[in-house]
Order: sequence, then C-alpha cells, then structure tokens
Amino acid sequence: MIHSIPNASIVIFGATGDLAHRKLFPALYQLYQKGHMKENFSVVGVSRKEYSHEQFQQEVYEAVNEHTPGTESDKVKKFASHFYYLKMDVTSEPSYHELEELLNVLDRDYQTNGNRLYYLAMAPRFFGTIPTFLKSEGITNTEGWQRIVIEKPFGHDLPSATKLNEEIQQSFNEDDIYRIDHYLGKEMVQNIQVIRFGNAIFESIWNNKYIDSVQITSSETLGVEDRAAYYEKSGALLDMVQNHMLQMVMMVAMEPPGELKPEHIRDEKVKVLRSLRFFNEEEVRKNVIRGQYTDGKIKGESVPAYLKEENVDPESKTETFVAAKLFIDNFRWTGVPFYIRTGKRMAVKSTEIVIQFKQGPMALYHANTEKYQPNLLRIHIQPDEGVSLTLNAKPKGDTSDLLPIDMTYNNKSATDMNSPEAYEKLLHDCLLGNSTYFTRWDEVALSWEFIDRITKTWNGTGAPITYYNSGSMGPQEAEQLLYADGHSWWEPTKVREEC
Ligand SMILES: NC(=O)C1=CN([C@@H]2O[C@H](COP(=O)(O)OP(=O)(O)OC[C@H]3O[C@@H](n4cnc5c(N)ncnc54)[C@H](OP(=O)(O)O)[C@@H]3O)[C@@H](O)[C@H]2O)C=CC1
Ligand SMILES: O=C1O[C@H](COP(=O)(O)O)[C@@H](O)[C@H](O)[C@H]1O
Repeated sequence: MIHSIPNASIVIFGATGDLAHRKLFPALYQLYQKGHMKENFSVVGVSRKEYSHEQFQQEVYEAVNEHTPGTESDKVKKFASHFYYLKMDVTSEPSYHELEELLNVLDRDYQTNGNRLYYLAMAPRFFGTIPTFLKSEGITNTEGWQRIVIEKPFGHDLPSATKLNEEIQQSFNEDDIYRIDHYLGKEMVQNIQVIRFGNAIFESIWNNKYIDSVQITSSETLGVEDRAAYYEKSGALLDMVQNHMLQMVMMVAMEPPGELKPEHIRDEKVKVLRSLRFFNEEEVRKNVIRGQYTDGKIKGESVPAYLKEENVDPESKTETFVAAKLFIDNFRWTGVPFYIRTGKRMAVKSTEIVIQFKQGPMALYHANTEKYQPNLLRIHIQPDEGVSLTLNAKPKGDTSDLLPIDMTYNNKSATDMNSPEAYEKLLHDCLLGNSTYFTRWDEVALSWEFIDRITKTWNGTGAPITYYNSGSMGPQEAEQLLYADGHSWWEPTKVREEC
C-alpha cells in the first residue's frame, strides 16, 4: 500500500558519488513526481567538493534527467529546489556543527518536526564514523525520528561486521538502522511471498515432497568496470552471495509469517539461515565452485580477461563467479538442493529463480519421449519481470507425443537494467519506517558466519580457482556440480531468446 511520506530532512553523505547520481536522486524524484513526497522535505548533499547550493541543484536536475525517462523539466526543477549542499569532510568533527545549523534552519523552513533520514552513500570505512559523530555532536537529538540507511558491504567478515554493528548501535537503535540490500526492493523478489502465500496451489506443494530442486541464477554481462579496488578484495562471494543471493534463498525457503509485519517476516527469514548447513572445509570444496573470467565475446564484442582489467593484480585469484549447492536442513527442505550461481561477464544479464518439481508417481505419458520436461515454476526477477509455469501437454493432432508449454505472466518487459525502482521502493519504506525489506542484524551475522567458512577454506588449504570464457555461463566445474546429482542448469529465459 502506498502512503504519503511524512515531512522530513534527508541527508545524503556522498552526494557527489555514483550511487547518489544514478540511483538516489532519480528514486527520490519518482517518489516526488508520483505525489508520495509532498513539498515539506529537504535534502542535504554532503561531500568534500566545492559547490554552491545552486550548482548542486543543477547537478541533481541533470542526474534526474539523465537517469529517468520522460521527465518534466519544471517538475524536476521544483524537485531540485529542495536540495542543499554542504562541503564537509565526514571525518572532521567541527563540520558536523555546520551540518546541524543547516538542518535546524531546514527543519524550521520545511516544518519537518525534526524527522531526519541519514543515507550513507559512502565507502564502508565511513559507516562507523558518521553515526558516531551524528550522535556525539547532538545532530540526532531532535524531537522527530532519526533513521540511518547503511549501504553494502556491511563488513567483510563476521568480526568486522560485528564491530561495525556495535559502533552504529551506540548511536542508533536497531529499529532505526536500515541495512539496504537493493535486491529486496526488486518487484519480483517482493512478489515471491505473494506467489507463495497468496496461492494455495503452490503453498501446499512448496516442500520436499513435491519439489525436486531450486536454482537461483544471477548473471551479469558487465565485467569489473572501474571498481577493481573494491572488487579485488570482495569477489563475487562477498559482492553478491553474502547478500543478494542469500536473500533470495531466504525468500524462497521461509515459512509463512504469522502476519505481514516486518518482524514476523524477518523472523521467518532468519530461521532459514539457522537451518542452512554451514560447511566444513571438505564440504566447501565439494559444494562451492569459484571461477574467474578469461577473455571472450559479449554480444559480439571482444572483452578482456579479468586479469587484464585495469587495477587488477595480474596474478589475482579473486573470483568473479560462484556456484554452490546449499542445503536447508529443516522439515520442509531436507533433501532439496538449492543451487545458486552468480558471475560477471556471463552470456546474459538475468536473474531468475527456477523451482523444479518432482515427477509424478508413474511415467504414463513420458516413458517413450525425450520431450518430457519436469514442471518448472520460473520467477523472472530481471530483466523481464514475471512468472512462468512449464507444463506438459499433447501436441495438436494424432500423436501420443508430449509438448512442453509455458504459461507466462509478464509483469513488465525489460526497461532499464539496474533501474532505480528498487531504491525508490526502499527509500519509500524507510521514510515510512517500514523495515520489512531491510536486513536485520541477526540475518547479517548468520550470513557472514556461513560465508566466512567458505572464505577460510579458499584462503587456507584452498580450493582451486576455475576459469570460464567471457560470454559463457560459467566454468565446466559448475556444470559438474549439478551433473553429479543428475541435474543441469536451466538456461535463463533471456539466454534462450538472445542466442
Ligand atoms: N554505485 C553503485 O551502483 C552502488 C554503490 N553501493 C555502495 O554505495 C556506497 C557509495 O558508492 P559510490 O557512490 O559508488 O561511491 P563513489 O566513490 O562514487 O562516491 C563516494 C562519495 O563519497 C564522498 N566522500 C569520500 N570521502 C569523503 C569524506 N571524507 N567526506 C565527505 N565525503 C566523502 C565522495 O565525494 P568527494 O570525493 O567529493 O568527497 C563521493 O561523493 C559504497 O558503499 C558502495 O559499496 C552499493 C550498491 C551499488
Ligand atoms: O550489489 C551489487 O549488485 C550489482 C548487480 O545488481 P543488479 O540489480 O544489476 O542485478 C552488481 O553489479 C554489483 O557488483 C554489486 O555490488
């Protein structure tokens, strides 16, 4: 349900950066132009560059026009007039006094009742510093609500995440900490719950009696781009698996919540992580594959190997691909493998969840044909948004053969990849105080506990890194992981269309 956002001041730390320009300004604009944000809001952009308020407003105007289709110039100008700029180094205590002065004026002018949202669109090394100063310098001391949005990555392992969390919790209550995972803002990720719990036909068969296996693929065609400094240390495991991939696993595997309230839903999600099998070294070697892209072709264009990318160590062992077989050891899921894979420079940009159902008890129709397909429920997260169900039918005419058919619901055809839509939804929720689709601390802690075991094995006695050609769907070893179980990866729908 859409509600109007209360009057508030929003502070964006890192306002001259990429995230602010490509995602946050356009997302806020969408909320404004749809009427969810009225005129009583101000946005303060913070970073070290020299700007006047007017120059910053011009930047906001340009960013919104560049990243939002079909804008109206007057509307964008009016929107941008709510923006103010403060040149400040977030590590310098005195500059917080200037921030406070500016916010006090804006609180009065926009009648915000002291409601403040702080968005940390900054490098993670500042995630602890900013909340500490916000509190020590009295900025959070207003009559209104105070919320903080923390970008990813939230730490790089359990100890660092715990330390960071303790630091932030000195200044903000858990209820006011919004750890963002933009996959949770995606339309079809949120739709998983509705498809499952709003349809008796699915919920009654959503278990190990009827489901054979689950596959979750999130593939990208882009390489590391200009983010090698960050990516070399993170790799696909920390960049995608610890957060986005595990979030999708939780959404598919969770039990129905008692009520559609944030804590009910988050409680159920965290229970999935408690049942997730945490691997020992041998299990990591057996069930987790890491890969790195070599050169190849993406849509006909030659692209370099990861080791040849700018700022990448030519001997780097950083993985750009991960495939894994996960197990959820509870009543519902025992015996059902969850296969996940994600990587850069793959054949197609696509995120898809495939639920593969078991065969019926007797092969009445499919004993003598190769055309039989297991029933598949595909949840298309992106670029297409929708659901399709593969069934077997009889082809027209006098034949006893089978014809796999797809029943498809297409919510929206591909528009802009990586669109600000997810950020729009999540900013909206956060401004309303709804934390359902934000990550709670216990989720973060458990996900790190799981991931740390993999990192430890990879860094220790090791598991070999495998290689795949750019433009492929990953290394052979990832195929083997499934062949061994008599399975194979289902091609993402987009691959079928593009090949
Ligand atoms: N970009 C993206 O698509 C995504 C980004 N993220 C996360 O969002 C965060 C921001 O990423 P991104 O926008 O790409 O980063 P950028 O490097 O583009 O921007 C960083 C911002 O921080 C400012 N900054 C740096 N040091 C200071 C300082 N000491 N005091 C004040 N401001 C400072 C920079 O401005 P200046 O140099 O002028 O001070 C700039 O505005 C990161 O945590 C990233 O992991 C997450 C998902 C996607
Ligand atoms: O968080 C991240 O996500 C993007 C992929 O997001 P998507 O919405 O385009 O699927 C990924 O490219 C990036 O490396 C990672 O940091």
